[in-house]
Amino acid sequence: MEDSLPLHVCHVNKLSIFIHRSHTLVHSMALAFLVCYRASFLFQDHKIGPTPMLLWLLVFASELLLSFIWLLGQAFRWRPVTRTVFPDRLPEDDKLPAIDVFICTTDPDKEPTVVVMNTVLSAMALDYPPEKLHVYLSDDGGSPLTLHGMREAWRFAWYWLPFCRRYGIETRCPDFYFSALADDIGFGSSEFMTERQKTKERYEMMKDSITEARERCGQGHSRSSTARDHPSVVEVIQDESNDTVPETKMPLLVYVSREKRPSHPHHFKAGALNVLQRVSSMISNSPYILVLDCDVYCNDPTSARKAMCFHLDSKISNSLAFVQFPQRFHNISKNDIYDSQLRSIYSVLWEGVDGLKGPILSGSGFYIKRVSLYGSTVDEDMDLEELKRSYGSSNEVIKSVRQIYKPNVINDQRSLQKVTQLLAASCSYETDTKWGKEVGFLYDSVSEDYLTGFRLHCKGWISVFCNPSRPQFLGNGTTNLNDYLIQGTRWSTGAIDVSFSKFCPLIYGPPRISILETMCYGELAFSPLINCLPLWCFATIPQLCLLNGIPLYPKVSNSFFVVYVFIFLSALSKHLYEVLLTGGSFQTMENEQRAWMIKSITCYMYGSLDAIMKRMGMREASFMPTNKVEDDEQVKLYRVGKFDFQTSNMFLLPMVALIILNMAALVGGLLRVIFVGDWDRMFVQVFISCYILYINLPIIEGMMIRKDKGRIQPSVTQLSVIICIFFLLLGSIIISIVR
Ligand SMILES: O=c1ccn([C@@H]2O[C@H](COP(=O)(O)OP(=O)(O)O[C@H]3O[C@H](CO)[C@@H](O)[C@H](O)[C@H]3O)[C@@H](O)[C@H]2O)c(=O)[nH]1
Ligand SMILES: [Mn+2]
Repeated sequence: MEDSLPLHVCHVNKLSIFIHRSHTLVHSMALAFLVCYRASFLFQDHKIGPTPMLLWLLVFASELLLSFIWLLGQAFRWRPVTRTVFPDRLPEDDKLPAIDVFICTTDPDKEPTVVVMNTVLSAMALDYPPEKLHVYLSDDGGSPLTLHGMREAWRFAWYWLPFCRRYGIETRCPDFYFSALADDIGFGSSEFMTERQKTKERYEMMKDSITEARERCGQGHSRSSTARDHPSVVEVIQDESNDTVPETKMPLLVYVSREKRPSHPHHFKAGALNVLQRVSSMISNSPYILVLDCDVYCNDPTSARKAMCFHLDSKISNSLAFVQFPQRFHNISKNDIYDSQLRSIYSVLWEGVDGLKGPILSGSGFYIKRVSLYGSTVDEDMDLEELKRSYGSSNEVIKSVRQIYKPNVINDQRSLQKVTQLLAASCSYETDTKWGKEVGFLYDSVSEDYLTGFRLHCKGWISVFCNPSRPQFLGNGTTNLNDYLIQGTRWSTGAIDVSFSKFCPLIYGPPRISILETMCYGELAFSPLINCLPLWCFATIPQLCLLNGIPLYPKVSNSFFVVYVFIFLSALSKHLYEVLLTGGSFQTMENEQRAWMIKSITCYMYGSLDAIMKRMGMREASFMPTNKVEDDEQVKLYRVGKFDFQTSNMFLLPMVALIILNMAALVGGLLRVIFVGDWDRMFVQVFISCYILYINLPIIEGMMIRKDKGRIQPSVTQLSVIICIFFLLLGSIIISIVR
């Protein structure tokens, strides 16, 4: 009777639904009171001149914007679900569908070859029939180092894969297994111990060979011109020198470096994934694809089978596009100061959308159905010319699209290389086709994942979120402020790219997806811009007004004061509730509030500006890959929970200047209140500065107390003081003239 048992079950969490919805209701009533208070104020006769009135309106607009984005975010809390899978109930191995694994790398300096090869090895060692597993690595750097690494990895896999299978090793990323951090080192028989030792030595040999090659080539590869200008190379990795048959069958391993020319836009990761899609369609053409970033290794070999529990469920498989696993990171410290783990996204939001149409595509760690990327339905007797207009001129590509799922193995290496290199991986193949517009991963945003997932959902596809307690994939989180802010800026650019395109979720969404799904996509798309404007206002206007004796909020004795207190406490306690429920602490909440403030002031602003300038044709699209090399000193600072302020002034100046402004406002404001005695009118403004300073104590510490390398340089502080004085003088002069 095993056939009738479900492969997975979905639990709807009634209690948390009740708590979320009640909170949404109560909190929105409080917000409605706030709007009433502000609106009624407009119709009364007040003696605040035109400029203070303008400032007052800005504060009101900020309150409205934040309320709006909060409201959109409530859709994520509407119907959270969790899922359990039963891989034991899957059909026999010979009935499982084939899988292609796509791994992307681009820069051997920022993405060390050893790290990339560990990802490759962990994917090859997935617990799946090896003849149904094909691993493709895209190397956008076109680096001989990476190709050399692939050959070394292949040689090591001969020993690594049988070792993992025979002893049931769970951690199949060799580096983590041998670093003794893994929990399944095992202390078995002496035979096991000798095998382990031998395998470890072979792993060290692989590493040494890669390091030596690196030393021979020297640093600076990514800056060399070949990274941006090179022909295509497609190579099925084989070991000619070795004519013994390996103990277990090995998955296919293919190295792909697409052609890149400065004259052709290459569309970053999305472009690389589309090339892989075409090349793989000529070789294995598997119905399912697992996409991984080069640093995201498979931490659990059973993820493929878990994903198949959904893809092979006939009740949903027809409409299911992808199974998304959360992005988790192996280098997160207990006190994660930058919120690098993205707790809210992967522990709260994605479970929330999973109860609607499914999670948003998250770049890495998802099993996607190949046909969902075709853009539209294709059948065998479609017009050839029409197909060529969509998929390009290659007959081989068209054949694979038509013969959905049928592997298309071109047996002889030479003709394979010719076809793939000349066509599928060439930089001009996509010209005048629908690649990147309708077909494959889409190019209109640097957050290709978000945009591609959105289009899939709009076309009626669904997705599911699979979040088992053991992380299935582990990547490298950003553990220093500089990388964190650069990444945050790119994500903001990507989000704003979409909001200002014809795919703006709030407009493109409603006829195609439900209002709740629209709200989720809208929240993500607009949150950079909508958080940035109010947070800049709240960090400057109440402070300027406090110093000039202009009240912006109700008096403590006014009954509307209670509304403000309520909104503040209600927002904080809801945040705390979500943090505690997902394993965080009080400190986690403070870290997230600080991260939110810092990002709104910097990343969100620069990202929005970048996207707007791109739209106006003043800038070109760019994708700065995140650094994956760990710097010992920076890691040390992160581990002890200290900010590392070694980043550009572009990021530091706004942060530091606003902190100084708030310090000035607090001191000046307190003195005023003491001498003038109007604490009743000014209380809220004094409190705002207090709160900002309290949350951002680490910045104050970096400015005034720390002496180490990661502190804020005095020159930055001095420059910020000047900016701040200038702002206060200018503001006060304008206020006093117009008053
Ligand atoms: O021109 C490029 C640029 C990047 N990449 C690869 O893309 C992946 C992601 O880049 P990374 O620098 O790690 O960016 P992150 O910000 O860490 O990545 C997140 O955000 C990206 C979108 O901004 C998504 O594509 C990723 O999947 C998601 O993990 C890496 O494997 C890169 O090698 C390329 O292949 N070609
Ligand atoms: Mn990454």
